[in-house]
Amino acid sequence: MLANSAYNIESDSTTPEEPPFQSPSELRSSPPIAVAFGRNWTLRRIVASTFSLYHSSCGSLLPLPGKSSSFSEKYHTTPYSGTSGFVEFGSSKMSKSPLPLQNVCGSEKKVVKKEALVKLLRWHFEHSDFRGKQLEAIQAVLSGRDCFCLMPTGGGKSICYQIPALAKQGIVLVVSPLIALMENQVMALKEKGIAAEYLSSTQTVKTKNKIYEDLESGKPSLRLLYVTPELIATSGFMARLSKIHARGLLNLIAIDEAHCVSTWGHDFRLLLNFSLYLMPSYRKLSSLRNRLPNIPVLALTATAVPKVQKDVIQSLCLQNPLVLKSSFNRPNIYYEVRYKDLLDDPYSDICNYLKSYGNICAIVYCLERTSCDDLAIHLSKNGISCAAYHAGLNSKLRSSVLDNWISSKTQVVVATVAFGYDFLFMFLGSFDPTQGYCPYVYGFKGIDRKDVRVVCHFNIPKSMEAFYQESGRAGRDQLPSRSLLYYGVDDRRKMEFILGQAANKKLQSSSMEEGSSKKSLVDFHQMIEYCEESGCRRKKILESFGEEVTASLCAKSCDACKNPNLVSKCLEELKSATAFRHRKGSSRIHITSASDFKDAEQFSEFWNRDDEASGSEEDISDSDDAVEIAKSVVHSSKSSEWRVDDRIESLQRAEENYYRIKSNQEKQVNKVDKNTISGTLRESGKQRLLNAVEQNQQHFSDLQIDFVTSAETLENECYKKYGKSGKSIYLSQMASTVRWLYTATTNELTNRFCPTGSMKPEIVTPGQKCPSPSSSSFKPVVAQVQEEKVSGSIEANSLVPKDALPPPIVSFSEFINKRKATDSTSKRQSSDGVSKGMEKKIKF
Ligand SMILES: Nc1ncnc2c1ncn2[C@@H]1O[C@H](COP(=O)(O)OP(=O)(O)OP(=O)(O)O)[C@@H](O)[C@H]1O
Ligand SMILES: [Mg+2]
Repeated sequence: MLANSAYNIESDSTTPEEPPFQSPSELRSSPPIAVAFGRNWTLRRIVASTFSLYHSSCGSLLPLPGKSSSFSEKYHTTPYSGTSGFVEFGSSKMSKSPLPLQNVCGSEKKVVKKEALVKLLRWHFEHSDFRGKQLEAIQAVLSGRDCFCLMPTGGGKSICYQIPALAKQGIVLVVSPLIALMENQVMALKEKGIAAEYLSSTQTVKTKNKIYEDLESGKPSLRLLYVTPELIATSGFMARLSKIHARGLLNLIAIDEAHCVSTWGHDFRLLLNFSLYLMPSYRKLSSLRNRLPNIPVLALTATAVPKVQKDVIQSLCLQNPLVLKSSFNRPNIYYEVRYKDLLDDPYSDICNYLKSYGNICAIVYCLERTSCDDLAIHLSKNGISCAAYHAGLNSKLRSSVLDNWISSKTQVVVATVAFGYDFLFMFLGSFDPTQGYCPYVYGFKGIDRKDVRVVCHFNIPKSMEAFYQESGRAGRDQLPSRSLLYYGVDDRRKMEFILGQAANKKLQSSSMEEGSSKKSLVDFHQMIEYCEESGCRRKKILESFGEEVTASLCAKSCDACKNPNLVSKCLEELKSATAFRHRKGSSRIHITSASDFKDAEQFSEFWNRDDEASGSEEDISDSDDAVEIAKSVVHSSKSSEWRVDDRIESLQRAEENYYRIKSNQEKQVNKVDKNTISGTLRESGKQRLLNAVEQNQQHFSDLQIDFVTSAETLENECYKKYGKSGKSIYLSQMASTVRWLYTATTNELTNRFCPTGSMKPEIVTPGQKCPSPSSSSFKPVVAQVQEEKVSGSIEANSLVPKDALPPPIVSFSEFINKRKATDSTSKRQSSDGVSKGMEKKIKF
């Protein structure tokens, strides 16, 4: 098979003497003799077989372990470094030839034939054929042309630069915004025997030096080098890159997640300020074109907004690029919406839903950490192998939850939207503009589990793009999968509130246009339409990306196409249920205008970012045994095997231990530094409460509260009660107080700040100041409430209105006992046949 006849993979007449490409099966049956590439391959073949150093594999030279690499250095054939003959950067060893083809392309500016590229794809990636526009993109860049490639998430963008790296001599530089993504890809490539590396501060100096040595050697072995945009922006790295370019070794520049270049693209997939940090470095990538002329640039993104496309092409100075756009349709995903307001119990519903599919792999997204924890406990209690995952856990726990999930030990992860982008937050937290690297993400294993069968949104996502991205994690193996969204009117209001505040904040803190700040609300509206309007869900998704499609495309693979009557009926019922609730005024979310508020993060996963930076993470990791027990109970990979009662008991025991240990003087001395609540922390807490109080004044505009004193009193109460328990609990209590302030109804606020009942303070007339919580008339009520709580008679005391209770963070035991009491009451009520009002169970 070593015909020295024409090596005519792509009609390249300039390399007639090169050996033909061999398929893996051909290779496996090939005799173990050396095959060499290059113009003097015959000579090398002779030398190689003389020294018996190589055996054939995929038409390339594969050095045998333990043999000298001097041959390759001498003849520039397989430029591996390292004594084993294998590239050994980091810890991964390569097992397969990284150089199956040398210059498939041969002369520049010619289109490489499909067959040669398919062979590379099959050999290295074991995919039978190219998907969508992959081939066109690869052919374009191999012929030296710039290319803008828009492919949906999971569409296979990486192949578009990985195959060129294998088809042509030289290095492909991949710019990627996240170390975790780079690390993930590099690891996967190494496993396939492809020489890839990333440069990051997370690596040892030795590893970095080895990479640089390789790059500066006569013939680098690296095929793909992943870097962050920040590194490119440094003069040192740019100088190295220019040298590589000058030596003709740079093959292609691939800009992954290229929407980050655009000021319009920064909202996509990336949360809050993420790309505001990255944007400057991404925008500097425009200089690449001038600094590294005549190298094709491949921009890859899944953002379909036309403005972003234009901006990316302009910013990167792409010249006459081939613009490729793939459809965003994910035919293997079935889309469905369920309406929380029409369900008896959404928790049971999701539980039954997941169970009905057996032991499947799933992701459930929630908006808040507390919902994640609650839902994870509920699912575990019902025998689903499940764990919560959110930024409130320390990195050790997060990575163990991820590990368990990736290795199928846990089937369901209940996560905040941070899942998958969680490292973004850590990234932000530790962002060092001079380095652009984040040490925290080191060790992250990636979340590319292909067999996710269900992605469930337990709260409405913030935009169609976010929804598409998150639901797109289902069925990356192309097998039938499902997206289920639970829509609730309260969730909608909450999200409107969050986005309104975020828009306000952005507007205040930057010179952004008003239009841009309102964009998020407009985007969210698309999501509402997806849920609240009849008609094909798939069509709505695709149209939001500017695709024109007919409803027949869906082929009944969404609930609205499959059961149109049922969906219409639900929507009607939803309307009347909402109107009914509106009339009764039972909604707890009172938002008149989202733009009236500040501090959007208060409700969401973005909540507590400042707190984390100020130390809750370290609190958790420095926690004592009791807290460890509590954590391991909540997040145990064996969670499904625990009976919930056992779990609760363990948690209660852990809490008791915690307080017992706390009362131990010696322990307190040991812990004093770690748990000290600093004056600054308390001041920022007061400020936070003050903001919340002020923002809520419209709900009790008749009452004039002394806001500052009220905020101080609330903080004092919290500090007094929880200060000794450490920062985590104090912060959590403060967070809950703020949340309570934001969500409290007018009645609740009035009762809280101007309590009537036992105290019957002075009648507050408009214009007259209500007694502040610190005034003498207020204090007794608080004291009384505390006393009642201790004696367990809160509920029974008719003199103290229920709404006048302090914010609902209590000790774990109190919480559990209270909940048990509520549960048994509601069970009694339901068995008494209490009317369920407008609520009705919907079966799909
Ligand atoms: N031609 C192909 N045939 C089959 N599977 C493929 C093909 N190309 C890529 N894949 C697989 O598709 C999955 C997604 O690929 P990849 O991560 O490159 O997608 P992406 O477009 O970069 O997605 P994202 O937008 O999430 O980054 C991977 O598991 C990959 O192995
Ligand atoms: Mg990708």
